[in-house]
Amino acid sequence: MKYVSTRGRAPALSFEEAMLSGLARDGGLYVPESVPQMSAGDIRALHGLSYEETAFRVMRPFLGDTFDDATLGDLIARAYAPFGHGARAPLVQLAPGHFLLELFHGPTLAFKDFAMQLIGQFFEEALTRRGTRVTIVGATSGDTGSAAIEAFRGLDAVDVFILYPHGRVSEVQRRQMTTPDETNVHAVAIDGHFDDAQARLKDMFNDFGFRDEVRLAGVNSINWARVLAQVVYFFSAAVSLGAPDRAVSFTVPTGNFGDIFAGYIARRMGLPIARLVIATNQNDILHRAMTGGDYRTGTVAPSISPSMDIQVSSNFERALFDAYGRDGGAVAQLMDELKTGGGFAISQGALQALREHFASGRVSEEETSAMIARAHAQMGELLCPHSAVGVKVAEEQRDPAVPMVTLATAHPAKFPDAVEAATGLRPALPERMADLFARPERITRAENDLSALETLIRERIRK
Ligand SMILES: Cc1ncc(COP(=O)(O)O)c(C=O)c1O
Ligand SMILES: N[C@@H](CCOP(=O)(O)O)C(=O)O
Repeated sequence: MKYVSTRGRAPALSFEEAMLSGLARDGGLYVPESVPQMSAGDIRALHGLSYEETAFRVMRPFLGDTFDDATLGDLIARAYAPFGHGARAPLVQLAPGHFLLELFHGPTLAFKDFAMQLIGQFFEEALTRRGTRVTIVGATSGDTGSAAIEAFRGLDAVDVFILYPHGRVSEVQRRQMTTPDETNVHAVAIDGHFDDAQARLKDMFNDFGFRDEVRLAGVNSINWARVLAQVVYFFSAAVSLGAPDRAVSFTVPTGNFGDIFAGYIARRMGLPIARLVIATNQNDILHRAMTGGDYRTGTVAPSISPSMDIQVSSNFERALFDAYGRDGGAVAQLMDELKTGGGFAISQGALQALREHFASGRVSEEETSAMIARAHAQMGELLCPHSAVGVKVAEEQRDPAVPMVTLATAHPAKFPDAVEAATGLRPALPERMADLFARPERITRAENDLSALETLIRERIRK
């Protein structure tokens, strides 16, 4: 299995090389050369398996010879052992035919733990084998950063720097990043918003001198391994609702497009997904692109679902690559237009191809709050604001004949202010984190400037 760049001008890599590289050297994102298929029989055989066994079967064909079967099984087992729920990703019923996939039982209470805990294991194994070390730099609007710091803290072969927008993450998210005291992890607050952090990260990858000097690696969903790990729970949920003999739809609260792209890969592998619905908050570039065909960035408006306050949605490039018939040159041109002109028009053919897979909806701030309140009062469910965006769009877009699964991407206690404002109830953190507010914080402030950030990283990495 080889991985190719969405911009067509970087060498094809193995899974391990793509995982350790992050962004391709032509600025593109790695995708598998072809998508492995699972037959109806293969999918039916997942019934009754544990989450870990399902993960093994779904991911195995993508990994080539990176890990042998026994090692892969061990790494998966270690990754999910710290989760606070035996099912790992339990489904609960919200209403007839509408289910919530709870993805917040991992160590940092957001769906990011599913991939990050696993790639923490993958990195450690691969780096130990190679006898080398890397510097991971990540950009976060709150959840990726906390999950990455948790997964990589204390590892000898890795230094981690997480760039987050100062003042634009929840206090719980910030403390999850700033309270670990291991010296290999650094939370760096920069001015601006998430898109600035992600832009600086991509600038670092495109500065080959720096990239090679510090052996830069990435754990945002630009890293294919992140996306792959997230494919698994689409299978586990659909199978528990009757796949392959019954089709299922999914609504995914969306920002950087990684999670819903994982659903798209599941569909391409053969999982019968009827609709994949993109749910955005007021930062609705994806909804505007899907409805009007114009992918154009605007100003990021801070919202009560801050993890989705994103206007440059990284993984959309992967979807465009397929929609443009895997023409890397066409994608490179669109990305140039995005960089120089702030957007591009999607061709009619590509838009039609995208609409074959994705529908979309947008939720305002008022609607998000009202949804949190109604879910609590009428469904007995305390939703985080991101999950509420998903549930609201799912209700609007549901076909009553097809079960709908909405992804609950974070625990309500990560966003207690928004939840309390909507319901009057302040959700408590799980027992294991009860002292989060008493732990000392370690915050680094830095300019939103490439050279300043590179200097800071050079000074702090362990030699
Ligand atoms: C809680 C939460 N929900 C939804 C999202 C959106 O996921 P994605 O960026 O994969 O679209 C994020 C972060 O991206 C998040 O942290
Ligand atoms: N919402 C994310 C933004 C980064 O997304 P990623 O999936 O590309 O890592 C966050 O919480 O940081």
